[in-house]
Order: sequence, then structure tokens, then C-alpha cells
Amino acid sequence: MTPESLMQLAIEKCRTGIALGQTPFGCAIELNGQVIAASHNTVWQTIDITAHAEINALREACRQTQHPLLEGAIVATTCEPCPMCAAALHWARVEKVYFGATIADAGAAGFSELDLPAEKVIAAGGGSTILVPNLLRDECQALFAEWKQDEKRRHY
Ligand SMILES: Nc1nc2[nH]cnc2c(=O)[nH]1
Repeated sequence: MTPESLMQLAIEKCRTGIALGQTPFGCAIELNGQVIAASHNTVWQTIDITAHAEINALREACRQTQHPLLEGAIVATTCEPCPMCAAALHWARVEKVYFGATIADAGAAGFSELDLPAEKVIAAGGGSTILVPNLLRDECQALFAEWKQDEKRRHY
């Protein structure tokens, strides 16, 4: 699967989440050429502030593989991982993370993001997960505008 196709899956999941009244974040994970997880954010659905798209996808992937480590896994996420998710991706030993929109985009959409780039979190901690920005950036950024059409939207 190409990184673009993996990101398209993350985008589809994000749109599913928006339709269900969730916030506009989606994530997909591939291991050994197979998609093993694709999730959207469920913070409001589960009343769990940690239920970011990436955390949900990591949990699903680890359930699938029955192992907490995902060495060699490739992740595509519609938005740059926050510090919590960057740390979790490191803990899972994910190899590479593609992202589209940025933490600044999420902040501009109203989320109270910590202004700490994922790259810095990984580098400052001595991690080896590779971060690749700008994959389908315009499409990922547009998800925030789609979500803003929902009058009942809530951020956190
Ligand atoms: N990357 C990402 N950033 C967020 N900011 C708030 N929620 C999320 C999420 O689920 N994923």
C-alpha cells in the first residue's frame, strides 16, 4: 500500500468520525503490507480525553497482532501527533509516521493543543520513529473545515 492510500483510509475514518459527531482526526496503521487498524477520534463518544485517533488505532493494532510492540509499522494520521500520541507511537516502536495537517492547524480549529512539534518530542527523547509531514496536507487540513459545518461540534 502506498502512503497516500494509507492516508486515504485515515481520511475516510476521520469523515466517519465527523458524521458520528466526533472530532476530525483519523489514523490508519499498516504492518508487513497489511492494514491492521484504522480509527477515528472517540473522545466525546467514550468520554475519554485520551481517545485520540492515534491511540485508538494503536490499541486496535495491538489487539490484532496480540503484541504491544509494532516494530516496522507504518502509520498515516490526518493530523500531526500531539505529545501524548507521539510518545505512544514511540512506545509501540512504530517505524514511520506520515501526517497531513499540523498541530498549528488543530490549534487554529480551536483545540487546546500543546505547541510542541512531534518531531521535537521524538528527537528530544532520543526516539527513532521517523516523522514525515505534509502527506495530502490540503485534504487533511480541509477536514477541519468540514467539521466546522457541524453546529453541534465540541472541542476540548
Ligand atoms: N493528531 C491528533 N491531534 C489531536 N488533537 C486533538 N485530538 C487529536 C487527535 O485525535 N489526533
